Parts: sequence; C-alpha cells; structure tokens
Amino acid sequence: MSVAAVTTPGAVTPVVTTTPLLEPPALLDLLPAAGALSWVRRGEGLVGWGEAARLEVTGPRALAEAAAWWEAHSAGLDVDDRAGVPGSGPVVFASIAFDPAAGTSVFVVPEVIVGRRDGLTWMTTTGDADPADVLSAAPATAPSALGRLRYADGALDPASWCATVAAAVDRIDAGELAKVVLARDLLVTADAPLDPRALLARLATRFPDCWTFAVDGLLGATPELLLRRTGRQLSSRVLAGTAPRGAGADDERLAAGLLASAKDRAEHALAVESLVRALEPYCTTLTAPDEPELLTLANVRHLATDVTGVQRRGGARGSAGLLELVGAVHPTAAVCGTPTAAAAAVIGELEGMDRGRYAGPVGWVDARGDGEFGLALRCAELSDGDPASARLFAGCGIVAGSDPAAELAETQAKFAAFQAALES
Ligand SMILES: C=C(O[C@@H]1C=C(C(=O)O)C=C[C@H]1O)C(=O)O
Repeated sequence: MSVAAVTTPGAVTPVVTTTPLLEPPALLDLLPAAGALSWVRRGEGLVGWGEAARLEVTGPRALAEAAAWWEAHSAGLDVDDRAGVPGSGPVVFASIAFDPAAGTSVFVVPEVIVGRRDGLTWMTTTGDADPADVLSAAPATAPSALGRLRYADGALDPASWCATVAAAVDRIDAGELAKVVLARDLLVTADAPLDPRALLARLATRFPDCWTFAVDGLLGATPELLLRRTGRQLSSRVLAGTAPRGAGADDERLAAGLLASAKDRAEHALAVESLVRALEPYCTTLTAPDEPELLTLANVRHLATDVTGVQRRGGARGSAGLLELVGAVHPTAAVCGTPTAAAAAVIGELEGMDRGRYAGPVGWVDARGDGEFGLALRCAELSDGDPASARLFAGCGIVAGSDPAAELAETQAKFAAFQAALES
C-alpha cells in the first residue's frame, strides 16, 4: 500500500513563463538560504527556489505515482515557453529514496527556475512575476560563515563497520552474492547555521566534473550520472572502482594501479552490466565501451564508463518517461550490488542505518520528459535545528578480496568531499 502526500501551498497559478535572459547571472549565486534547489555542473544546469507544488511519496509504486502526479500537474499549467530547450518550461526537482518502497521521495516544483544550457540562459516563473524584479531581489543575503564543527560516529563506529565489511566478504566467499555496496554515516554539529549556498559554492569550485545538487536539504556534488534523457537519447556515467589520490609520482602509480586492478575492473563490470541489463529493453541501441576510463576528482579517482542509448519508439517501453526509466535502472550495482535482491537484503541486515535519500536518484525532469538524474553521493542531509547538524554518507563496493581497512579509508576519502566544503 503506498501513501502519497501532496501539499500545494495556496492555489496553483496555472501560468508558467520561460523568458531568455540576456545578462546571464551565475546560477548558484542566485539561490536564497532557504529551500535551495540545484543541479549545476560547470556553470550550466538549473537552480530553483520557492515551492509551487510538492509531493512526498512512499511505497512500491512511488515512482509511478510521482510520474502520474507530474504529468497531471504539468498538463494543468498554461505554459509560455520562449526558450524551448530541455529544462525550460515547467520543471520538477526530485530526490528519490534509495529504497522508494520504504523511504520518502521528495518532488518540488519551484516558483522560480533559472537555467543555462549551451550558453543559453533563461528564467521560468510561476504567476506574473517579472524576471527583472526576481533577479534584482535575489539573493537577499550573502552566504553566512559556517562556524565550528564537531564530528561524531553515525550508526557504526569505524571498527564495527570494518567488521561488517569482513562479514560481507564472508558472505561473498560463501557464494551468496558477488558484490554489495556498504555505506556508513558521519554526524556533524555546527555552532552556526549551515548555509547551503556556501556549501554549494565550495562544492562546485572543488568538483567541476560533478553535478552540484540540492533538493529538500540533501546537498552534494555527485560524479555519477544515473540517467539523462534528451528526446530519445539516453546517457549514463557508471562509476565503480575507486583509488585514493597521492602526491607526485605516487598519484600516477595509484592511477595506473586502479586501471590495472582485476578486482576493481570486476567490481566496475558488475555496475555497467546492471545498468545495461535494465535499460536494454527500452532501447533500440545501447552502447558501452569495452574499457573503462579514469575519472579524476580532487579527493579520489574512479573507473568510469559512459553508456549511451536510443529509446525505442512505440509500445509501453517507447512511451516510458524519465521517472519510469529511473525506476527501472535503480538501484544499479554501483550503489546496491549483484544480484540486486541479495545485495539489498545484506545492506538491510548489515549496514545498521537508514540510507534515506542517500544513494538514491536525484535530479530534475521537465514537462517533455527530458531531464537528468544522478546518484545522491558525496552528500549530506542538513537539519536546521539548534545546533545545526548534518549527516554525511559514504559507501564502497565490497567484492571478493576486499580489505576492510582499505574500504574504511575509501569511505574517509569520500566523506572528505563534503568535509572540505564544511571546513574550508
Ligand atoms: C557508494 C558510493 O560511491 C559508489 C561506489 C564506488 C566504489 O565502490 O568504487 C564508486 C562510485 C560510486 O558508484 C559513495 O560515494 O558513497
């Protein structure tokens, strides 16, 4: 049984207007402190604020219900879209639970969106707001300083988490499964409010190859693109297999070691295979290169494979929208494991925490069904209380031969992405 909670503050204004902007502002600089929505990479993407509509949904049919809600909502709008590109016109930002059947997925339709794509910048407003007035009003205040931080263990302390990794390796050796992704959380309290704008700006600067995202208090910079849909074109960037960064020649050695590592290549292949297997029925063509590439980030390096495909025409699979496609591919073995059901069961049994929206799909979809979803990684869930706090997440793929101490170090390197934004 699924539960859908819809809140629409006031009456939905049926007029949505997209206007090109001739003097393009920096997207992240526009965001207000409260309710920031973001999906930005290298200065392009979308930011939004305000809430024209919102859906929170849980249950086995959560994504189907959300897709139906978005279709009905966007069909009821009177749209004047003078940009006509993916991301213009009505857009909903989404942050989907790792397990949408059990966790809450959040969908937010902003009152104002500013987007940029291939050098074209636009603003989409709900109601009769004048873009010039909206721009001159934003932002109301500069990002505030983040203050002093205190860290505490999340669900498991490092030693207990290493013991769960060892237990998972035993299950893999016993033939129960081939791979499982185990995550841990880290708690932070701060003596001043955690201003999402300061965090997003630092993440975007330090991780230019990642998508800097924010939806309903979940913020991060993810390197992993679960699925992009532009017309019938589909693309994905699958990551799995990670090495730390080193200094000087050591960095080169670590990079070469990652490319040559049979363990990491096998772990990576499972993630690519899981995406391809789930997407294939929807596609006329689907291409994945034989060899992974290296993706180098400030804190870690990954094996990466860019998969591209063309969605078939006609039939139920031809008419599947992006949310349905996301539901079909998630969770890949990049964040769950192989086989999926066995890995999900081991995660539930061993991880000892609720992932919430961590490692779930995060992104946006427009009224044409174009959009982009990443995986919510290298992220934290912010809480406004007094003191302000955040819960950081990081996980690693565990396969035969995984060493608990090395996996713990990998989670620390992954936490460091968000920690650098908190501490710099
Ligand atoms: C699970 C995370 O990352 C995933 C796991 C990876 C791995 O195990 O090598 C690499 C990239 C992501 O697919 C995370 O960052 O929390």
